[in-house]
Amino acid sequence: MASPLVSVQTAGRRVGERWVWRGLNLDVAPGDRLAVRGPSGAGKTVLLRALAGLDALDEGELLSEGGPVRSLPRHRAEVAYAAQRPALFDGTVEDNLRAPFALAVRDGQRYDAERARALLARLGRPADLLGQSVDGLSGGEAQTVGLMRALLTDPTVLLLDEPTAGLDPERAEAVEAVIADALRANARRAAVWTSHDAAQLDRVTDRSLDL
Ligand SMILES: Nc1ncnc2c1ncn2[C@@H]1O[C@H](COP(=O)(O)OP(=O)(O)OP(=O)(O)O)[C@@H](O)[C@H]1O
Repeated sequence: MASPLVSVQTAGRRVGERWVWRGLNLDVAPGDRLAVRGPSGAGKTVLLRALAGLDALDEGELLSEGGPVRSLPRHRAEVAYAAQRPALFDGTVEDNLRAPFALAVRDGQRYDAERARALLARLGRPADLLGQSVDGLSGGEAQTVGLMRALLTDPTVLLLDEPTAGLDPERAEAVEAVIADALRANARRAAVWTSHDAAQLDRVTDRSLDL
């Protein structure tokens, strides 16, 4: 069997004295479509951030391709976290989309402006958004930029934190379609979703982890 792309073993994350979750085992396999379900505060975001290597586990191990993570920058380049409220740095939208390609781990990958424009259009946003400062973005626009930033880097694992929350139905449908395309483009690519829309999770995933 192929190695899981990313795993946690006997993993725990603590906030202060309280364990958010503990003793957690999860393998994300090539081609996986996984829903992470649980009530608000169950630790879904905390888990996605841990899988992306953005926050360290307090207990247990994060694995990449079945082995220890040797390089966090490399791991993060393969396992992309698309946040509901992404951290964007001062500058334009395009500056933010371009930034990941400046990292040494992405040597050989180039920012594709045409692809960014096409993606933006598919997501129902005007082309001039690229030149706008991130300062004035609405929550939904910022979320779109975060998703685009993740998709344009062609990660192996897409961690999608409520990717359509707060979007109108038309844009939400466009987001689902764009993600479906990204998964079709690479059979190994896996997606891990959180959503408060149970019908959406039923539609786009085929197995669940309950927190
Ligand atoms: N940086 C932090 N500082 C303090 N507490 C935190 C931090 N990050 C997460 N928590 C706490 O950890 C718990 C899990 O949070 P998390 O955001 O992962 O939940 P969630 O399942 O994604 O919830 P929701 O469905 O509301 O988005 C919550 O009790 C939250 O308050």
